[in-house]
Amino acid sequence: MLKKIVIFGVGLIGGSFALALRKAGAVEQVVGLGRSTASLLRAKELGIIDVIGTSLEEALQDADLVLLAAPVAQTESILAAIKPYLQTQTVITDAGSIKVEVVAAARRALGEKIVQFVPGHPIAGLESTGPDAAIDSLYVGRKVVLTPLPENTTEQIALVARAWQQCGAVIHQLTPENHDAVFAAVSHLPHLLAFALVDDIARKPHAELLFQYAASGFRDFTRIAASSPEMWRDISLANQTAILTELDAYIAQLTRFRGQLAAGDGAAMHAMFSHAQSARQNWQRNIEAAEVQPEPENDE
Ligand SMILES: NC(=O)C1=CN([C@@H]2O[C@H](COP(=O)(O)OP(=O)(O)OC[C@H]3O[C@@H](n4cnc5c(N)ncnc54)[C@H](O)[C@@H]3O)[C@@H](O)[C@H]2O)C=CC1
Ligand SMILES: O=C(O)C(=O)Cc1ccc(O)cc1
Repeated sequence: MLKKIVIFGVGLIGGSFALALRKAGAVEQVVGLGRSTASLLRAKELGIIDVIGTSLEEALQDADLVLLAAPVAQTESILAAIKPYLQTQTVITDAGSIKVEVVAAARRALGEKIVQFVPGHPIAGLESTGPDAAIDSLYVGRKVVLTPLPENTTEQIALVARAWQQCGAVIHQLTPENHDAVFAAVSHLPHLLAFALVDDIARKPHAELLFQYAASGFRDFTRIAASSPEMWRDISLANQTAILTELDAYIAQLTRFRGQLAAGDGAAMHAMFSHAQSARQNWQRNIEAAEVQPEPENDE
């Protein structure tokens, strides 16, 4: 049982964490802090947080766990601000989609208190943002990747792991470097491609006509282009090197495909489509299906 958790950034991710812990009866008090008063008031109205933190000292007093769930570029300034008030029993974690730069920012901000920071990343989300998007079932059956630091104690790592497990999540561990390389390929690149495609279409002179006829393939491919621009700007800049590697590989793939199409090489195109089709089917059958959970009761 956590007596007090403090959440910086009570949006989709921070709000869902609070709701899930509440549902599990795993937390007594949730304090929320953020950039937007309107959003914090809404989080309180929705029963996500008990208290809107006004003083950092008061908010951090007797806190068991702090979750950073703001866009990743905010990490250093939030941690620098809380450092003077951080008591030794408090463990800090984060939900940022990148880890190498988050860890570097945490080291700069926290100095010797870095021992108290256990980095994490829930592999669950949506394209919608803010407290209204938060749901208590977001993490059920989903993975949370922890990238613990050599300085962390077993107890600190266990406290963070337990909190996510109480939200229904399954804990995995990676190094920050492996984490960022993996997610550049399977999360960051797809989001950036979706943004780029929708932006390209929306700038065409006949965009209105195109959108008029866009159907489910367009919807499936581009859903994530409705995600937060600030969040994705921060992720792109913070994971620049790994994303550039994946982007270059994808550009080479598109160039190869362009050559096949221009040459009318149906056999080469069919081979590539078949390879992709079976990889997608295998992923869905063997990996994704294992995570699928019953619909939450409160979903219409
Ligand atoms: N959206 C998604 O699907 C996922 C997001 N993440 C990560 O979770 C974090 C939060 O994302 P979301 O909840 O989706 O975004 P969100 O936009 O729903 O919530 C972020 C909240 O942070 C607040 N905020 C901004 N600057 C702040 C600051 N300096 N101090 C305190 N609060 C601040 C905003 O006002 C907002 O309420 C990001 O770091 C993102 O990389 C991780 C997994 C999935
Ligand atoms: O909306 C989706 O399908 C996502 O893929 C959400 C998501 C976005 C960012 C992450 O770091 C993890 C998950």
